[in-house]
Amino acid sequence: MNAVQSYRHTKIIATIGPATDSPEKLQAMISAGVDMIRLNMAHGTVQWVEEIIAKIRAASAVVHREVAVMMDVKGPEVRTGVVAEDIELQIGDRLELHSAAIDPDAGNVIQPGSYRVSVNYPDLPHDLEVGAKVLIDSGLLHSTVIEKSDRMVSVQIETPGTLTSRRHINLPGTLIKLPALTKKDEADLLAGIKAGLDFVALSFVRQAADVVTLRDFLKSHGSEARIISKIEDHAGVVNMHSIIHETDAVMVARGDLGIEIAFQNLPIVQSKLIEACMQQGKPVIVATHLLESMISSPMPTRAEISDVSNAVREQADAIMLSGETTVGAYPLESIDVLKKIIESIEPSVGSQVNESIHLYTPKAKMLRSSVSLAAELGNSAVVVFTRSGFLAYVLGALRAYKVPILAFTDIPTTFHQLLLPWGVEPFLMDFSDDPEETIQNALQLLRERGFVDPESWLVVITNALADGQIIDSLQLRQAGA
Ligand SMILES: Nc1ncnc2c1ncn2[C@@H]1O[C@H](COP(=O)(O)OP(=O)(O)O)[C@@H](O)[C@H]1O
Ligand SMILES: C=C(OP(=O)(O)O)C(=O)O
Repeated sequence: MNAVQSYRHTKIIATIGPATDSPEKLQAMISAGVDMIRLNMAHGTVQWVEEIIAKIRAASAVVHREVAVMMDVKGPEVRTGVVAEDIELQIGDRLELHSAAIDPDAGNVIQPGSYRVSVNYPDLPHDLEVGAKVLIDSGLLHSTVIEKSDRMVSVQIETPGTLTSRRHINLPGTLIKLPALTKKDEADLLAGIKAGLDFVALSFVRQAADVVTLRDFLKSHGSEARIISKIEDHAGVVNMHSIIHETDAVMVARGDLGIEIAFQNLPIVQSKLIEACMQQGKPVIVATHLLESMISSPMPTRAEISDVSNAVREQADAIMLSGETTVGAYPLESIDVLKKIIESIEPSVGSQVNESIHLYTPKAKMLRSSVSLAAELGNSAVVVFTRSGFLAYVLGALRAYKVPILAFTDIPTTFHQLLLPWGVEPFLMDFSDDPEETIQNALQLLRERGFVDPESWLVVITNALADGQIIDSLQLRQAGA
């Protein structure tokens, strides 16, 4: 079987953490087929960023396989403050959430059944109404606002649990006014830009303007990084179309999304986000809890196998591991499980090209013809030359099964950014002024790397010289020996 026939279209993203940040583990993960590595800045520091990106690039050089680097900035997160001792909360207990620091002498216990804790968001009492839901500790502790004053919100506890320090608070249905980028985010980003990140994932994107804020920040610091908008609350879902228009890619961040919206709606929202991204030709990542049980077990549950299969059938561009590869006991096994499921499921998905995508320019419309032609020929691939990456992103969005998109670029950042879209295999190569010489160099590289055999058909999207003028052309060639 040649490379065209055994091609994996769905990309794999792995978050890095203590279980995987050694040079050996990084090399093993990259060799195992991870396409992108995510740095979760909810846990990382500025010093770590520089160190880890250098380690990733060094590991790539050892195993001769490149990966993209995504920095997932922490974003506007609301958290409880420090508690002197764990608080055991019972149903009916009252908890005061103070927007100012708590006097350590006063402590967290007011009287049995009544407690207080600070929160890191000064405007909390203004944004929350009596009757609003407050979920503490990533959705574990449910409560409802019963009273509020200028500097404090009082909630009644509805599910028992232990409150420890610095727990994540979700406010389903409440629009919080925290800025899209915090001071920590900006400091992390500056370190990431310096170290050469390829993508920035922005947490809790609520509106298109949040993406613009990040884009302006990146541009003003000379970064070409692409933006992945994490959709993880109700506002993000409501504004999905305008956010997708503004962003470069989307992440269905199911960890928080599953808390912020009714859990039974999560599969519907996932499908809608994937469909909306495919219409606008933007890559989409399905993230979190894909193989959660593999944090401590070498085998996935049957339900997890179905969940991963569903994301592959829905044609997500990429699927992402979090806890499985940060703290899990089986990071490499988790990657292997994803690969096996992708390889089994992809051939079973219908070979209909994405008809819903809106293509505006004549050149973009030509791309649909190129993948249809390649699909009809069989043992075929599309070869494209791209500098901005745009053409290859559209080709990926067309979702042509068994048609590898072999994308050549002469720009290192574009090369890394082409590792995300579905079905795209990027190559970094110098371009010559003579279009034919560039094509010949590309074919030579494909033959050397075993991506084509002499009989493979290649549909080449390229500049051509016609009567001294450069024109766009679509050419049919055989790979040759
Ligand atoms: N055969 C070729 N040899 C050299 N450069 C090429 C060839 N075909 C296309 N290119 C270059 O690739 C790039 C494609 O750019 P463009 O059509 O704007 O798409 P994109 O926006 O994806 O970069 C252009 O810079 C073009 O000059
Ligand atoms: C990816 C997610 O974000 P984080 O891991 O930052 O909570 C998520 O919520 O699914």
